[in-house]
Amino acid sequence: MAVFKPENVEDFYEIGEVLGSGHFGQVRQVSERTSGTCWAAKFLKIRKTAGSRLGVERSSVEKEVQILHTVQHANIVTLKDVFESRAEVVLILEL
Ligand SMILES: Nc1ncnc2c1ncn2[C@@H]1O[C@H](COP(=O)(O)OP(=O)(O)OP(=O)(O)O)[C@@H](O)[C@H]1O
Repeated sequence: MAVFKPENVEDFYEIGEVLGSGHFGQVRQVSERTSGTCWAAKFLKIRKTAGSRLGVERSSVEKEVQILHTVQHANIVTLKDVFESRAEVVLILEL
């Protein structure tokens, strides 16, 4: 199981342009501060209360993370890192 890091993603990555939008948030290009390497960061708003229609269930994010962590295939993006704050989860993905 991948670790959901409690640190602030912006301490490690410089947030850049918007690459696209999904159902639960934006995907932005980010640059790793230590290396300058570019990645895609998927920002997912987490549902706060059961029954709310806003955001995604944390369990669904866990499932996506687990699948990305397990599957290694040329056609599936690599998951590098996962950050978590109170309101959102950020997946750092291969660009
Ligand atoms: N790894 C990536 N590299 C570059 N662009 C990406 C990457 N992942 C997503 N995108 C861009 O962001 C958009 C939204 O992606 P996202 O996965 O959030 O949407 P989705 O496929 O609709 O998923 P969901 O149903 O979970 O919202 C994509 O259509 C694409 O343009």
